[in-house]
Amino acid sequence: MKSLASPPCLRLTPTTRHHLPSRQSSSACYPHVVSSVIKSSSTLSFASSASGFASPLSVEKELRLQTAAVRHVTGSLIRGEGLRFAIVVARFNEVVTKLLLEGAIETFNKYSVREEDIEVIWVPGSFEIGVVAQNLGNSGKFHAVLCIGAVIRGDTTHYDAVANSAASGVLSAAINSGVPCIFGVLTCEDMDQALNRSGGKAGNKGAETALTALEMASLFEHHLK
Ligand SMILES: Nc1c(NC[C@H](O)[C@H](O)[C@H](O)CO)[nH]c(=O)[nH]c1=O
Ligand SMILES: CC(=O)[C@@H](O)COP(=O)(O)O
Repeated sequence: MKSLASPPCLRLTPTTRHHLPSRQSSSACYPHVVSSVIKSSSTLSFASSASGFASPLSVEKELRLQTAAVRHVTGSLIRGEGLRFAIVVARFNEVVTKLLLEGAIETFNKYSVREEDIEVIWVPGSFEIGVVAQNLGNSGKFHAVLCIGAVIRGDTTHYDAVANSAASGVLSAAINSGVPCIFGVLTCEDMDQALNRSGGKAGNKGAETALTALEMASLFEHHLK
């Protein structure tokens, strides 16, 4: 699974006033809109972690984003309480998917998601994830659906069919249900690569998936309703 690239740098022009409507406090309505005024020209770049993700917290802290009337809205990682998540996990390559699941649940615990707000649904393989994710999205019970699987290349082209179907299945589920469905399916050349990404040298992609789910759930729940 490739890391997301950071967005390109943006250059802000200096501004001394901000123009939000006066009856609207930017921080009250949009907790992520920081109301400090940038007094000198500065270059914005999104802070990246080793994995390539810029966390919403680091972006907020580093950038103090505010130009004239431009609002910047992101989901929050610190408002996890009350958000409900489904996790669809493929049993195929279970040795890997169990570790990804553990990473996801540990991360939810760290970010104050209650255990009773997490439901885990097992499916045979990654190919089956999409239809179940869409069903869960449509149920109205969850703020986001995490999709966890591990597709590992064999001798034939079967790998491509399963990997591509899993990706498009998860995307369709999100678009059709309107609920964020997060892609936590590893697509690896071999078992070594998969283990490195499920708690080994390259971190735990299940944990990263949980953070993405949290941010997207918060974005929808706190800003886009
Ligand atoms: N080879 C992998 C599979 N294959 C199974 C399919 O996902 C599916 O269950 C089957 O074709 C029946 O529809 N699944 C994985 O998750 N990972 C693989 O490496
Ligand atoms: C990705 C897979 O489904 C894999 O198990 C298939 O292996 P093969 O291509 O050797 O049949």
